[in-house]
Amino acid sequence: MSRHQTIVIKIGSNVLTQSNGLPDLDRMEHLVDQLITLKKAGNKIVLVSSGAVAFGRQNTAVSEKLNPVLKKQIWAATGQIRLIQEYQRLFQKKHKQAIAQILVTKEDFRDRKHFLNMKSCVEALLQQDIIPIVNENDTVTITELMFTDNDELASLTAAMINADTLLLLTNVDGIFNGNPEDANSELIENIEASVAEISSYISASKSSFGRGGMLTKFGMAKKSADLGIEVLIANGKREGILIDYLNQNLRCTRFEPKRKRQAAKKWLAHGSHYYKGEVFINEGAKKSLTSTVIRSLLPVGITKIEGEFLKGDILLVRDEKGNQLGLGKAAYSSKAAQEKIGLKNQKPIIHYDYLYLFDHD
Ligand SMILES: Nc1ncnc2c1ncn2[C@@H]1O[C@H](COP(=O)(O)OP(=O)(O)O)[C@@H](O)[C@H]1O
Ligand SMILES: N[C@@H](CCC(=O)OP(=O)(O)O)C(=O)O
Repeated sequence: MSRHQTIVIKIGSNVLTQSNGLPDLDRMEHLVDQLITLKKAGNKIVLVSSGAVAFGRQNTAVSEKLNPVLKKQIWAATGQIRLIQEYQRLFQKKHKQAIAQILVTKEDFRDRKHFLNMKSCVEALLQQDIIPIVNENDTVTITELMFTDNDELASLTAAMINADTLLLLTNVDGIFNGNPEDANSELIENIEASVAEISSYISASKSSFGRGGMLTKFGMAKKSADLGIEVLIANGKREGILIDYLNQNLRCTRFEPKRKRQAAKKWLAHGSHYYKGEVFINEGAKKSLTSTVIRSLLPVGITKIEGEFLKGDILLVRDEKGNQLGLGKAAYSSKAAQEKIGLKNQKPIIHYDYLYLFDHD
């Protein structure tokens, strides 16, 4: 059955590797065959694929004594070629389906210009019937520059392209109400939009080659569902998993989506780690922003500005006590903003269309 959706599908490291850590090429081929069926049914697909480090580890021997971060960078740099070559062989040679490689960093989602360039490129690829295959640019992003894992990258990508569905393929059927290995644990099939936390069920353990674990998967899935994207966590190691999805017969954990948000607000909603400056506002401005009337943030309500930012950067809005109220896009730089603090009759520093309030939006 055709669903004609835009779907971001994330394939975790563990789906593409065998238990000994070597790439699982049969699994990859099986998934590619199904992705082709999904696409032929009229869906637009963006793939977020892990696996660079795993493919690199298999083929590139490095000195045991080498710094572990450098080791990973080398494996990612060498492995990404193999990963994409394998996709190229399967998509292009076997199915005549064109693919494109997109390597990104966290910084690309922070900077509005990079973000918009990336967004228009992915949209153009989809329009040209090319499947974009996204991964983190692991060689330049280490430690604090990294995405938590590719679930975060997939979630940001889904928000960026206004996807209908985010499908996170991992090595378990979804989120269980206990250890998934325990026979008494049951799969949680539906997570309602009103649920804020279920993390008590989730242990910190992660699959052997994964990075973030189920806890970050839950956090990212919840965030995407709050933005109006349907999120499904399913087992990429199961035969015919994407065909089950197509037939609406998928065993998974489904996150109920809330109403869809404006594209700019989706970008902002993911900005809590990416803001460049902080704006403190007085009680009057707080009341005005959190009222039911649509309002922009004017300099007259600002009491203090911290950090250096340029027009277009993300700002964190706080009340006078320091409580976080929301995120917005700066309409001018910190230098210009400092000069306008408390002044009347000035252009908004954050326009309503670019303001995302934590409790209200
Ligand atoms: N309550 C839970 N339900 C399901 N999986 C869980 C739970 N708690 C912890 N996990 C672990 O989370 C792992 C999946 O997350 P992760 O290792 O990040 O996978 P991936 O590499 O696919 O992103 C599972 O293999 C499982 O070991
Ligand atoms: N960029 C890395 C993937 C890291 C990662 O987060 O993997 P995963 O645990 O599958 O979400 C790679 O390609 O090996």
